[in-house]
Amino acid sequence: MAFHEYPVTQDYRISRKVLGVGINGKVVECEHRQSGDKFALKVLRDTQKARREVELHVMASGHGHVVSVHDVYKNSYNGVDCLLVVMENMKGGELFNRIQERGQKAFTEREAAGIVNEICSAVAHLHRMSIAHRDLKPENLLYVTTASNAALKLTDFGFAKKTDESEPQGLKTACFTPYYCAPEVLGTEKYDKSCDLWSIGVIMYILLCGYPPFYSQHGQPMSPGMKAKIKSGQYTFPSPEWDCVSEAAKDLIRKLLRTEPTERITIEQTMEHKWISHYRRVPDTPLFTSSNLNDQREQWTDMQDEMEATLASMRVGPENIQIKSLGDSNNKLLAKRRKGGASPKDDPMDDIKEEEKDDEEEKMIS
Ligand SMILES: Nc1ncnc2c1ncn2[C@@H]1O[C@H](COP(=O)(O)OP(=O)(O)OP(=O)(O)O)[C@@H](O)[C@H]1O
Repeated sequence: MAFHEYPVTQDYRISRKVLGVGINGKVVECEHRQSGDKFALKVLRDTQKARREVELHVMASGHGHVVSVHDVYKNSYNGVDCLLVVMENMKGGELFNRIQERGQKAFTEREAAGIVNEICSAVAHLHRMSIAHRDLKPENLLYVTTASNAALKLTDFGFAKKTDESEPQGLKTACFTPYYCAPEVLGTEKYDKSCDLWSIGVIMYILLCGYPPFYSQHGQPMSPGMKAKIKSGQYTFPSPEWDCVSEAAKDLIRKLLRTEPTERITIEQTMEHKWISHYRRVPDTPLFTSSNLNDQREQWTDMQDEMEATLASMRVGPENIQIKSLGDSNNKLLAKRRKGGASPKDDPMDDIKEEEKDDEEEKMIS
C-alpha cells in the first residue's frame, strides 16, 4: 500500500472523539468525507520503527481476525513527519471489558475456547507470513461491534517483526509487557514466534479464571518475585476457579506456558489441539471469570496502568534491556496521563486539528 502524501484532512474529517490512548499516542475517530463511514486514526511519528509497524500491519491486514488498515498518509506537522494510519473502527471495545460487563449470564469454557480459537487464527495468519506480533495482550484484542457474535481482532503491530529476515541479533529485542512476556524475553536468550504462544497461554488462563497466572498481589509490575515466577514458569490452577475446568484446557495451557521456547507448542500444534480444533464441543461449564474480573476491576485498571508505565519506562536495544524510572521517561503523553489528564500541546493530533480548523474556516470563507 502506497502512502498518500497529501493531507489526510482532504479525505477524512478528524473527530475529537478519542477511541484509546496508547504509548505511541492517541487513536481518534475520523469520518470519510465522501462515504460518511467512521474509521479509527492512529498517528505515529515517522520513524523507522513506525514504518515497520505500519508495513507489517498492512501486510497482515485483510484477515478476518486482524484489524484492517484502509489508508496510510505521510503528512508533516510543524516540520514533524507523521504517518497517519486509517483503520477499521473497532466499536466493540476490548476483550476483557466485554467479559467484565456481561452481568448475570456466566461466561463459559466453550465461549473461552471460541475466543482463543479467534486469537489463534490471527496468530497463525501472522506466523504463516513469518511475522511475530510480540505484543499480544488483552488491550490489543478488540471487538468489531458490541453485538454478541462480533469478531475479535488483533491490532497494534508496534513490536511486530519479520522472523525470516537475517539479523545479527535474531529476535532478541524485548517485547516488553511484563505480564504477557515470555520468560526468555526477561533474560537474554533469543526468542521467536513462541513469544506469541506464551501470550496466548496467559490470555487463555485469564479467560478461564479472571486473574493472570503470575499474579502480583499488589499490582506491581515486574517485582523481583514475579520475574522469578515467570522465569521458572511457576503457576498453579487454584480452587475453586479451576475445579471444573476441563483437563484438555489445562493441558493446552501447560504446553503454551512452557518456559523453554524450544519445548513450547507452535501455533499449528495449538490449532490441532482438541480444545481448539473441537472448540464447539468444549464443555459449556460456567466460569468464575466475569465475577473475578469485576471483583478486581480496580486492580485490573491499576495493573494496566502500571504496565503502561513500565512500557514507557523501558528503553530496549538489541543488546540489552535498560529499565528507566518513570521520572526519567520522556514520554510526555504518559507522564501527563499519570498526572491526571493530558494537556493538548505536544500532541501531533492537535496540529492536525488546527489544520482541520483552517480547512473548515477556509470553506466558510469561500
Ligand atoms: N481500530 C481501532 N478502533 C477503535 N479503537 C482502537 C483501534 N485501535 C486502537 N484503539 C484503541 O486505542 C488504544 C491504543 O491503540 P494501540 O494499542 O494501537 O496504540 P499504541 O500506542 O501502540 O499502544 P500500546 O500502549 O498498547 O502499545 C487501544 O488500546 C484501543 O483501546
